[in-house]
Amino acid sequence: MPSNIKIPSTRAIISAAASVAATAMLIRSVANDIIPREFRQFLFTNVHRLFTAFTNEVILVIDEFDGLGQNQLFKAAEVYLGSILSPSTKRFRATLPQKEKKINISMETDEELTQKFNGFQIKWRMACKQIRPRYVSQPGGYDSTMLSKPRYYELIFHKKHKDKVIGEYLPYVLERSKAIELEKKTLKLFMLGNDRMMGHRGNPWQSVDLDHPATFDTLAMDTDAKKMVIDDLENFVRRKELYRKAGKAWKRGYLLFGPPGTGKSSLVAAMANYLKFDIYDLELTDVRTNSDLRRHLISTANQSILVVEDIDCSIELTEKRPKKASSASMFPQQYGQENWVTLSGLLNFIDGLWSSCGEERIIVFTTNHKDKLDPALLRPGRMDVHIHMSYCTLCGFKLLASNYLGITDHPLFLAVEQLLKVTKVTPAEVGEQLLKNGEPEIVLACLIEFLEEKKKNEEGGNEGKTSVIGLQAIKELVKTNKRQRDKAVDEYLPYALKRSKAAEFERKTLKLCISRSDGRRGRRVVHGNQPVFGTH
Ligand SMILES: Nc1ncnc2c1ncn2[C@@H]1O[C@H](COP(=O)(O)OP(=O)(O)OP(=O)(O)O)[C@@H](O)[C@H]1O
Ligand SMILES: [Mg+2]
Repeated sequence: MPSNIKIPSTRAIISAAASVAATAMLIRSVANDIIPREFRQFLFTNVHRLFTAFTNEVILVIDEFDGLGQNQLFKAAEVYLGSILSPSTKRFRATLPQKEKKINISMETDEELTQKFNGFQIKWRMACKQIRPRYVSQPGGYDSTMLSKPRYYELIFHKKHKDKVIGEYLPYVLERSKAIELEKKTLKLFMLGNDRMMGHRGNPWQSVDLDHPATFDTLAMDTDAKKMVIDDLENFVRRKELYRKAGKAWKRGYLLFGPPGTGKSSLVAAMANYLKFDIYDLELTDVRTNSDLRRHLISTANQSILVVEDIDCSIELTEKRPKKASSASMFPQQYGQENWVTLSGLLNFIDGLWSSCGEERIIVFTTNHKDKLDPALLRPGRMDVHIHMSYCTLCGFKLLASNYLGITDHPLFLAVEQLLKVTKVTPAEVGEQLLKNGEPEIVLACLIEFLEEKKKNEEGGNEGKTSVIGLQAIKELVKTNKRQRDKAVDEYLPYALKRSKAAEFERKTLKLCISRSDGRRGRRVVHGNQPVFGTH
């Protein structure tokens, strides 16, 4: 480098930059004072136009408000962009709307986000419109209520992609935002409030957040039946046009029947969680007259599930209520017999007016006794799908074991399987057993004991405990060192199970002895003839 060229020092560069900035600010403030605002706006717009004339970029502006109402596209963009903010985004906006649980994240003013869509690039920029406060003759001078700044998004892309952005990209944003909103939706469980509380805008329904953990993944039921229900629900929500074309109201009825504790209510919750539909739990004994019932049903919302639990107990299944009911205070004389809620009255209304004044309605009736139901309910076309919730099967047990114990296989499953074939046990009972504390071996052993007890009670016999695999034995097994235990579980248990079955048949005591050794300490510990399997 020639020695006569002098490199300016960092200090000199900083001081030069500072003086340029100060001069620029001075010019700007002088220009602001001298040049009228309208002229400045005119200058800015024209200079901007001059620059944009040389670029191929176009800008689509999406305002926050469309007249007085909110612009749906702005809302959709806000939701969508909140889900794809890139790590380079420096400022976010976070809000937690009232009654919601999830925090909303969105883009902050002056932030930018670039995205690729179908091979072309799109840039989003969030900006605020500057609105001058209105001058009013009051202390302070300016009306602060005018200071709110409407926001808008700028969508910047190459002009050759204009049609694609409008025809493909924006519909995609709308669709995605809908899905995201649905995902975030807090489900509600509505119940009829009592009369005194009906004042709230005349709506008889009161709601609480529905936070039921049941999903199709946690529900123990026959795999084919579960798949059928899921497919049916998906078909239903997808077929709006078909229903319209066929002249049918867009509703679907499910009748869930089975013994208590087999998962009927859990299935309703799983359906609601799957579709993100609110639940209206209609307790028919709370409804006095048909006109009340109509009023209540009409005030339910679309995309909801109307549930009537234990339909055989909550309503008279015949046209007329028995004399006993007419004297009950719930049905005073002034209502007249024709006004009482009857099953056919309910069905007629559900089939008729109510379902045609709403969309995407699901109606679920549950019962423990399908045989007691009025034929009117079972008539084809009334309840579209009948689902039998049965006692626990091996498939159901495996799902529960996987959910509760985190295991998908175990030698003790064999014993459970054998007992499930000959015992009527509900998934609720199995779940209760699996909730017990302890190693899987112990929990499964408890379950086996429970099933054996149940089987014996069903058979009517009660003499002596003849456990296939004793709880005590399994506990001892778990206490042994890990290597020994694994060996016992993998090798001896299947063998012992087979043997114990034969032994039970012969009513012969079977014993298996395990000698324990602790290799690491080099000491051999021998337990004298420890009873592991057999009758006790
Ligand atoms: N099929 C199942 N899968 C998983 N868990 C179940 C199942 N059935 C019952 N349970 C468990 O048992 C509890 C009670 O079940 P649920 O209330 O759904 O039974 P139900 O059939 O509606 O009974 P009821 O006829 O008495 O109303 C649930 O909270 C759940 O934990
Ligand atoms: Mg129930």
